[in-house]
Amino acid sequence: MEPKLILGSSSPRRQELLKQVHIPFTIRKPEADESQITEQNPEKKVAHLAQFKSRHINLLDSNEVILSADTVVSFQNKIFEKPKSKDEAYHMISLLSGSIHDVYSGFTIRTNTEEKTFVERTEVEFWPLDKQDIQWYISTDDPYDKAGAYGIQSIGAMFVKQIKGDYYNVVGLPISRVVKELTKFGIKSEYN
Ligand SMILES: Cc1cn([C@H]2C[C@H](O)[C@@H](COP(=O)(O)OP(=O)(O)OP(=O)(O)O)O2)c(=O)[nH]c1=O
Repeated sequence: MEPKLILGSSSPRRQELLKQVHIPFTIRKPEADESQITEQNPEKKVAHLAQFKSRHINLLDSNEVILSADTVVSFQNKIFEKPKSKDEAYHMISLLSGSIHDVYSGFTIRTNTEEKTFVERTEVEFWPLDKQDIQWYISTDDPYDKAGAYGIQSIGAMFVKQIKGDYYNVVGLPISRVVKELTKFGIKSEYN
């Protein structure tokens, strides 16, 4: 039986990135209480969360390959996940203003015989930002479903001075590395 990719994620960005490289998949969302993972090290946190999401998705067939992921922003030993309020979004963006922070994405690939987890880091530098710019930004919908309260691929692009590392890792999935690793599980782009 041909291996079949199951994306264990409700993130529209992760779905878009797989479509971008023409890898066919179906979606199966994890039912998991992520607050159970209290890890404070960002690298370990995204690895544990990607693993945790993966293990909360049922494998229904022996040819299924599950891909799950997690993304956090890390700045001065603090981890920023999705902001729960306007105040929290304001706070996150003002801390990131004028500085360099890290974005970590972890992803897990799991079958019924194997499980592997990978972590990728990208450095992002923000321009110094005006209070008014931050205030206007948090009044849009952009920050609230994104780690660190910004979207590099959307309005948040205007904050970004430069990045070092994989852009797609910031958007939620280091897609070229994901493709490389999926190939080892027999999952390929439709064009291969
Ligand atoms: C920093 C940053 C994050 N993000 C997103 C990627 C992730 O979707 C999100 C972090 O939340 P996650 O918990 O990693 O993912 P999710 O809840 O959206 O989806 P699921 O758990 O079902 O896979 O932040 C951007 O889209 N752009 C950015 O610039």
